[in-house]
Amino acid sequence: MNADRFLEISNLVKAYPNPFGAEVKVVDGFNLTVRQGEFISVIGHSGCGKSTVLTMIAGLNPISDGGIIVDGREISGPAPDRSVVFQAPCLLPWLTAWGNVMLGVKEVYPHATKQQKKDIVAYALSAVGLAESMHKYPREMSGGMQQRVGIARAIALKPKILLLDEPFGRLDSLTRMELQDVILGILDRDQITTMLITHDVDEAVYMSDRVCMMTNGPGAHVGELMEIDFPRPRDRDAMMTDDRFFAYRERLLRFLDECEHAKKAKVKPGSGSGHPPAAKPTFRQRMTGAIAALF
Ligand SMILES: Nc1ncnc2c1ncn2[C@@H]1O[C@H](COP(=O)(O)OP(=O)(O)OP(=O)(O)O)[C@@H](O)[C@H]1O
Repeated sequence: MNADRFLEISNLVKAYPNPFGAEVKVVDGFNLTVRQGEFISVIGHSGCGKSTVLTMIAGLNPISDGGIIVDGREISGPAPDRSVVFQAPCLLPWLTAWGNVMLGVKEVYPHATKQQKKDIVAYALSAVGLAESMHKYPREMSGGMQQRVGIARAIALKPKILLLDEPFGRLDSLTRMELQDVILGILDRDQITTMLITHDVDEAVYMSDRVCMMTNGPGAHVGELMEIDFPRPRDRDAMMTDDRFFAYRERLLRFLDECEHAKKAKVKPGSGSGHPPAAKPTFRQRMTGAIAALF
């Protein structure tokens, strides 16, 4: 096993049929290598293919071409060495938090003793801050608590790779920050290699060791990679007042702006400079407006 190439994605292609039956390569030539224990975020415009890449790594979405190697072995389908947290936790409503987490543990550790399984579930639930609420049913929990169960369910399987597909997308900003820190706390302890799909550039910078910027599809691939040079454990207040944070954020926003300009230039070939009309807000302007609206 090579710890520098713990996850290796080579020439990955995903083609989906379009409404006319023709195959469209949504993702094409996607190459990425992730170190063991690294936290990598993937950002890109809506519909570029981020979830497609993540679900292929999870083994839930067949690969059209190329390959994915995890810890030296080519993947060929879903397996507990890769667990996923989606935007919606999808808990079984007739089971408590404990029962929902135990379900996967029983499946993945059939030979563990009863006590070992209980210990795994108790550890996972307390790691996400649910030690006091483990006997609650989903209907008795807030959205944030339900997502904590979703995270506990994923880490209880002791995955080699944790795949997070916009796991905070439905949460309010305070809960979102709490859960970002829950995840970072777990990773500081357990050193799980993690991939996060997000639209939130601040989240990407705050949480990651590296950010992968995906170009627009069709034919989406890795556009740029950016190392985030902040020590762990992360200190939110210190980072948010550090000039480097804003420089990283700026670079991500610039990349997203450039992708948007390129898309518009493609839609309107020969329309001058390829830049959008000044009256239309860019990704950065829309985002700044959205942030301003919070205050
Ligand atoms: N099963 C499918 N069949 C056909 N096309 C699909 C299928 N799944 C996804 N697509 C298309 O592939 C493209 C990439 O989708 P994907 O969900 O991976 O993008 P994304 O970057 O994760 O988007 P978002 O940020 O909005 O979640 C989109 O154009 C989508 O419509």
